[in-house]
Amino acid sequence: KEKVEITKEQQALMKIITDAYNRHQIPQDVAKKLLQDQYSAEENFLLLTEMATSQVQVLVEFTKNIPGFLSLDREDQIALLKGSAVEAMFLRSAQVFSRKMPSGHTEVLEERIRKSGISEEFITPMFNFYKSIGELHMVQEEQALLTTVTILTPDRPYVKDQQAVERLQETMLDVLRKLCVLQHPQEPQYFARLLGRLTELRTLSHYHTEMLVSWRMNDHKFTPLLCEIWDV
Ligand SMILES: O=C(c1ccccc1)c1ccc(-c2nc3ccccc3n2[C@H](C(=O)NC2CCCCC2)C2CCCCC2)cc1
Repeated sequence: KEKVEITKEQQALMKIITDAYNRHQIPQDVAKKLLQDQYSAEENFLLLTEMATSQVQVLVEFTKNIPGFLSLDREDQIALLKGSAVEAMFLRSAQVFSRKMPSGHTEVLEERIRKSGISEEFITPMFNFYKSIGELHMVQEEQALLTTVTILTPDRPYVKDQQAVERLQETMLDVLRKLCVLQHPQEPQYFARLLGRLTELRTLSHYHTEMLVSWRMNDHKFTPLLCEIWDV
């Protein structure tokens, strides 16, 4: 049985990424707002676009802390951000949803999201994803590294130097794999389950345009940044 060991430099890498991930949290907590009041579809959509806009700004700041990211070709940096923004948003939403809350709060939050205005057909796959993330009980280092691995996906549209991105992603995957083995010794297939979530995430994000335009309301307004990122 090979002894899995995280090296000193991998430890340092993980600390940089986890600290950055925790530092760049969304300012005000959307879950708290949702638990306070019931909003109309229009108000909810506005809340979503505000939260998502600030999350994209937070994502850009976070990527600056990924060792090696700023050494990539600048256009490739943009392509990676654009290509991963929706997935990162769903990953963060899943983590918000799976957070430990006082009993009954998760049920209220789920109800508020189900009734928020998002169209029925997307509710099930979205919650299936949220619950599959919740079941993993990821530690914050795993959450930070999973978001980093998602950002560093080489085959995003318009990425020119895919090898350079692949090398960076490999570095992060190696740390994540070791972390999973050390954090979940009873579950040798945990790392594979974690990567399986990224496939589910990509599928969910594939329908993001339909999800947005099908919100049960007319005249969906987006910020300029979201028009860029969400292709709407
Ligand atoms: O339709 C959606 C969509 C959006 C963009 C692209 C494709 C689909 C679409 C629909 C719900 C959620 C979504 N799932 C959530 C899980 C837990 C908590 C909030 C959640 N949200 C929304 C949200 O604010 N998310 C934040 C979370 C922090 C990071 C930025 C995003 C609110 C918005 C107010 C109404 C209720 C849900 C997230 C997304």
